[in-house]
Amino acid sequence: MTPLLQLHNLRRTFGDFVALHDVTLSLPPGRIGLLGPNGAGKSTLLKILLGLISPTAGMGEVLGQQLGGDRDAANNWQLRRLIGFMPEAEALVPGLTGVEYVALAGELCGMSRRQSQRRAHEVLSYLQLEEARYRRVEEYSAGMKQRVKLAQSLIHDPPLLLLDEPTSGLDPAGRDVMLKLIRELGRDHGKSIILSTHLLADVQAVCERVVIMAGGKVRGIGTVAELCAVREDRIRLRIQGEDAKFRAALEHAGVTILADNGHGEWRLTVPPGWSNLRFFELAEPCDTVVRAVTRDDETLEELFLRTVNAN
Ligand SMILES: Nc1ncnc2c1ncn2[C@@H]1O[C@H](COP(=O)(O)OP(=O)(O)OP(=O)(O)O)[C@@H](O)[C@H]1O
Repeated sequence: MTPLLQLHNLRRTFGDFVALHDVTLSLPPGRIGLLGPNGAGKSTLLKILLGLISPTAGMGEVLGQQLGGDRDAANNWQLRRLIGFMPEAEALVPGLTGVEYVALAGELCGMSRRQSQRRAHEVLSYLQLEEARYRRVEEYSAGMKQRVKLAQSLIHDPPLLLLDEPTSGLDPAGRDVMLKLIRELGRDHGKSIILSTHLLADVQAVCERVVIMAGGKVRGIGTVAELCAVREDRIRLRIQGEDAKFRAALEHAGVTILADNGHGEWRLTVPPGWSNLRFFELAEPCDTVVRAVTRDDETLEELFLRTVNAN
């Protein structure tokens, strides 16, 4: 299978400022979250993937197509045929109806007028804008504006979508609709998706993999589940009965109690080589009953903060 993305020591500077520090990564097709705080380098990376700016050094490919060179070079036109881009900025053309706006995007990609018109009706219906397609885009609600921007990115049926903060400015209901549409585009229509955002919940709702960036560097990469489960020393314990003696026994055995909700639920860190049977052995003489022992996976949010604050 052709990898979705392969980057090798990709660097981008603006004057003396290094916006991307020798980024090396390889990703298979799928739904990928590109997560990072403001200034992490996400937009710079997206612009390089779209062939709008070139890397200062290093090499890369998107779906087998080489990155780099002048923005009008043949490889960069080819890249933009493979990619649908939904920018964060409003980027609408006032005065055009939804269908005119989306069809225009098709013509700009080199589709014939007839073909782009037909396809514009198709994608607008798919994105629940059938009723609104003859209304002018400036009259659309925030949710409709985001969906018409998504529609224009789909007009040429590209295998890869780059979505820059697609839920920006949406209320909770609008956000849910957008995230569901994106998830379906990936799962049911085989699109690969790179979702650039600072919202962890959006990544968790849509993506299979996540790349965490901060300060122009990749700080973490893996499946959402893998990255959230790296802390195998973290345990959640549910207990009943006497707890002071049990707490002392655990601490004596090298366990650290991180949180206690006051209702018999504790979050712990255990020492290396720990066996969960020890909980039961230590509980018995303390008149404590251990009701449940589960692994306490890190949330994406905890992982993100730990990764971004490292170094
Ligand atoms: N054209 C430019 N000239 C100078 N500096 C730039 C330019 N483009 C980006 N930068 C700098 O590069 C760094 C990374 O910016 P980038 O826009 O890629 O970050 P980001 O992760 O997309 O952040 P945000 O979520 O705020 O959009 C920032 O410090 C930014 O100021």
